[in-house]
Amino acid sequence: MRESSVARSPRSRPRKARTEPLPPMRLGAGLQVLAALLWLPQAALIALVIGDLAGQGRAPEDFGLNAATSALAVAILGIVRALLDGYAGRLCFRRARQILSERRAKAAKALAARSPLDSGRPASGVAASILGEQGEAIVPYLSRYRPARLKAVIVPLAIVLAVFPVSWAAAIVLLIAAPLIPVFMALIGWRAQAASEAQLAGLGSMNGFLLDRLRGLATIRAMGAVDRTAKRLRQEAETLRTRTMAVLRIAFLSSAVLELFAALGVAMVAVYIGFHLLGQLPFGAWGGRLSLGEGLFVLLLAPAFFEPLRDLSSIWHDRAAGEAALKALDDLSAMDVAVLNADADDQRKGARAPAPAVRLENLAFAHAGAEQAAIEEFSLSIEAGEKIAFFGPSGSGKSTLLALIAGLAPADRGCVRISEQSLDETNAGSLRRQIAWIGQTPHIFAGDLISNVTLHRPWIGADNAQRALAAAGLSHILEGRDGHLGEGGSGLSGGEALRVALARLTADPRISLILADEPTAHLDSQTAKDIADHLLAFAKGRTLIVATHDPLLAHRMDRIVYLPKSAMRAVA
Ligand SMILES: Nc1ncnc2c1ncn2[C@@H]1O[C@H](COP(=O)(O)OP(=O)(O)OP(=O)(O)O)[C@@H](O)[C@H]1O
Repeated sequence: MRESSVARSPRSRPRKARTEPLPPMRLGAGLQVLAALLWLPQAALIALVIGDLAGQGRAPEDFGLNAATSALAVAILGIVRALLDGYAGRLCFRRARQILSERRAKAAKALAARSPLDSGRPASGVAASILGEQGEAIVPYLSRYRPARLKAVIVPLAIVLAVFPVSWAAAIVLLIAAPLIPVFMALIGWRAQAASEAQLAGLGSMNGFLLDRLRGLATIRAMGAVDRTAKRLRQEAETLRTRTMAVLRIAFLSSAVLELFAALGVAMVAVYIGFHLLGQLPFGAWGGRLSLGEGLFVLLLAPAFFEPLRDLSSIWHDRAAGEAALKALDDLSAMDVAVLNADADDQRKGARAPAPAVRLENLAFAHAGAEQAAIEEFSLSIEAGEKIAFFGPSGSGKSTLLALIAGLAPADRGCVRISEQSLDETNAGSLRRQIAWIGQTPHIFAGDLISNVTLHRPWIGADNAQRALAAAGLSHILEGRDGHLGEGGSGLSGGEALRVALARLTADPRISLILADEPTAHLDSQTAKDIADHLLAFAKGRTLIVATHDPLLAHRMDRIVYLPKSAMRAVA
């Protein structure tokens, strides 16, 4: 299964992953709450000192403090608060990045393990967009929104409890103003989430569209469809712009509405305290009158009461984007049809195993969602070292059979035996090390020709790759163009791309079973013959199974197994 390996750029160096365990996010959120609560003693001390200076209320001396020690305590509390807040913010951010990395790794692993037969696999552009920029939305959601939510629950409650013994009227004003904020946040939040999901879907679809069209640029030019494609791209970009503006509009609207309610709440408390101190509103202080210090204490706490709610509202749209991104990553991690034993480590050098015998016993397989089985009760015995052709019309199940032999999907019934070992979830990975796959359109990565052959398999050196390229008749490309290839093999003919795929096989000493899916389709007769010659030369001493429509290629094999279009029955 060499072709599916991704060629890394020779210059790219893997970054060292942070693996040390971090304290849980809850600790960071808890420390942020604690930092916010430190404002309570700070406000009390400030109110006490100012009240004392004005000669009203209790003096700091009543609590064993003087003005200087009170000021010092306020400063120390402020420093501790800033340090705690900074440390907790950093902790939450690092933990959020770690969670994002874990989710990304899980989604990437699930994507890599998804069977090529799974037609539900997301388009590469969509998957890249979710793993890349969309995934980033998780970081502000986890590191800012969640701690802010905890703060918005605990801090206002603590402040009301502190204000209540001083003035029940001020506490009631706060309690009346506070619920308006969550109610509006919920109303706006539902709309924001829908808008954010629509925007993420739009972004993914535009990425998919762009990637697809870039891949088919040559065809688009050849068909004279450049203008139409550009128009369609403009439309997609315009739709995305509208959706992005909708998300931003909601975000700004929510902030403005919530600022308004917070400002009204603070103003109401300030008006009450002011008039109370002037003797106009003499109620609300448990039968007495508030001193200047007590009034100041309540006034200092009023903005702090609304602050966590305002913080929460300003990052409210992070919730929508973050939850949509979490869902998108989770969907990416879901797997319908998986490659058998996909986790197995493939990075080991190994000697070539003897050519294996392959036995298919009562194999049955239906593609997900298909009404008819692609393969039904199919049995076949292939001798070690035999060269065999699956020959039949399009849709008769040739490629599906090859995929089942390679363990790219589990059979519904029956079994595949390679060298008498039944292919299953425990051994498919190690058996696949001796299997090579060659298809009709091998993927060529942008980069140099040598890395396109080695595919960064550590056991294949540059010398091996050079020899394999020479054997495949590609030395002239290696020398002529500096060995550099464009994305998707641009600059190579179809026959040359197949030769690169052949070089990938021949450079790997471990291969003893070759599965070739239509290797000569779309080639002219001379190139098809050359490719068949190379394939057969390499297949000496190995087992070769070819799926083909090409009668010339089929007749060069030791045996032809004809697969009729209708569901297959036992053969051979
Ligand atoms: N990923 C898939 N999801 C659903 N159905 C599929 C999928 N791949 C193939 N099929 C269906 O399974 C049947 C067998 O397909 P398969 O590709 O194995 O045939 P084939 O003989 O290799 O055809 P061709 O020669 O055209 O490549 C066809 O009816 C096809 O439509």
